[in-house]
Amino acid sequence: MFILVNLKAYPCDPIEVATAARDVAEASGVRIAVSPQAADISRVADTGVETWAQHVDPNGHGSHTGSTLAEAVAEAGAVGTLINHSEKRLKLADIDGSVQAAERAGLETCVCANNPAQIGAVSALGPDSVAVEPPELIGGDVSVATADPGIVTDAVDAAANVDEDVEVYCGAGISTGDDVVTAEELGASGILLASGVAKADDPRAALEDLVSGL
Ligand SMILES: O=C[C@H](O)COP(=O)(O)O
Repeated sequence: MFILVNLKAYPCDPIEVATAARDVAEASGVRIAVSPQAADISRVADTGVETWAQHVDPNGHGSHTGSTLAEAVAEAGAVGTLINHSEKRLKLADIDGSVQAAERAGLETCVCANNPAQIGAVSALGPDSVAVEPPELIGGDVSVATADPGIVTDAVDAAANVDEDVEVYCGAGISTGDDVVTAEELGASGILLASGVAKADDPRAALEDLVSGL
């Protein structure tokens, strides 16, 4: 299982989380990555943890004020990027453009979607992975794997029907090792989570719990 920790814009210490994630990944052998604010990518990557961007725009270099360049986040140390997160929705053409921009920059891609139908659609764009996240469960206390297991299994089927090479992650409300194991049993090969770590009093303990059943 891959555990991708999105720090969103939470007021946590990205270096504290990154250092803990690096240590827990090394001790457990579980792949863990941290996705900080774009401005923090360089110093998070310097900790040695696998580092992802939260978003990249479809455009390349040029007159695009305020854009987040795939090339720039890669240069800063990111090795992957989220695209179309529920809190950073894009038009379909821009999802396609962002996937292509990320691939040109050598970034691994994970495209987020609300439901299995959207998972099928975005899988056709050729990302490395997709993540299904019901918006109503994001930031809550109930794991998607418990509240709506069918959405995970249907997302796995929807992606496989389009491209069997696309990995399927799930997210929303995941915070414990039991949640991770349940998601794995449903067919997910990774977890996308945020508040369970970024808002935890002890992010290191939260990460240790997440990998405890793997
Ligand atoms: O990117 C992470 C997801 O939106 C899940 O967030 P959450 O773990 O706070 O529910």
